[in-house]
Amino acid sequence: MERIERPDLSSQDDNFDDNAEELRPARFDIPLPDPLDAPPADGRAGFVALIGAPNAGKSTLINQLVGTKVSIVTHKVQTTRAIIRGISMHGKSQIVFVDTPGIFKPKRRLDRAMVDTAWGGARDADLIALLIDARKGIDEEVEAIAERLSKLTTPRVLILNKIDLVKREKLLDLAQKANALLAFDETFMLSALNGDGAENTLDYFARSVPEGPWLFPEDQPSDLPLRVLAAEITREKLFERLHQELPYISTVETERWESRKDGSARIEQTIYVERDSQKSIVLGKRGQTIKAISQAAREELSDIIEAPVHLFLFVKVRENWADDPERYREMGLEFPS
Ligand SMILES: Nc1nc2c(ncn2[C@@H]2O[C@H](COP(=O)(O)OP(=O)(O)OP(=O)(O)O)[C@@H](O)[C@H]2O)c(=O)[nH]1
Repeated sequence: MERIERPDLSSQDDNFDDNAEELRPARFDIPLPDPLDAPPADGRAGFVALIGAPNAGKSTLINQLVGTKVSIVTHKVQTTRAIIRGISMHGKSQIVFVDTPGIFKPKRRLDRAMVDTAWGGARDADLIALLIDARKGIDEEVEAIAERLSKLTTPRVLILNKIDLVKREKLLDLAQKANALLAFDETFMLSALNGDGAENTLDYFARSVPEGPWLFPEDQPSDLPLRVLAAEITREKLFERLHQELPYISTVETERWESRKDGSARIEQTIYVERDSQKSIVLGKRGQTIKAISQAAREELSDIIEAPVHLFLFVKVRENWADDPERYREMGLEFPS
């Protein structure tokens, strides 16, 4: 099996070296997870799986409930590849969210892996929340999800999202129709974007997760390793700039993350594409495109870790990466049979 080549830092001919001289002075240390605090005797903790059609707003809702950016959000569908958890502390409860890739009809192997991962996350959770885009309502995709959900015994609630875009009568009608399709323990209506209704939903999750010790340190917004989050951020910037030319065919991996004594982080990432022509698109004329991607990703990462970041981006062609089992493991997905 092909191993990941380490980027060759001595030759920068077709790679972009983010300008190390531009460093800001070190002010902070890289935050490390604190040791697990003793939870209260009557604490609660559990997993809530958000499931729904692509673009229903799962990532936006997790970010709203957790209050920190943990899952990438773009206007494009199917951007969430790995299961990403956000953790919300609410009263004495710790709620761990599983952000599942949008459920859709799988064609390629990668698509099948995403769907399998989504359902695996749902089955293992303490509670499943089905998110429906209230503006779109119930379509074939939602019906297919409901059908599959009906076979699981996990408790489930319905969340109608994007209420900022829909009239109240339509919402009530939709709630009724959805519950006729499949009975839910509760129905919530909210706007993941502006937070309206989110607090009620969070209260319910907090009451519903099982009694027991907390699963993660109290102040850790995500158990997602920083290097995966870093790769997601770069992929988001890539999508923002190149979604016309490179719809879904690139992946980003963080190859190295080095915390330096001065508090800064040196991060090396590789953007994998499937063809040489795509590599030229990512690099852009005289490296302009990758430079812009790198700068945007570096700024966001630096904000998140509250420390200067030196980001080195490399672009590599790897044909058929979407059929390589190793890539799946790195994305936290099962390789489908
Ligand atoms: N107006 C409005 N837009 C929303 C709301 N929630 C999400 N959106 C938008 O809907 C789009 C999709 O949101 P995401 O959170 O990426 O959706 P997702 O379900 O995680 O999508 P996948 O990753 O494809 O599964 C984005 O453009 C969001 O800004 C909402 O409550 N109101």
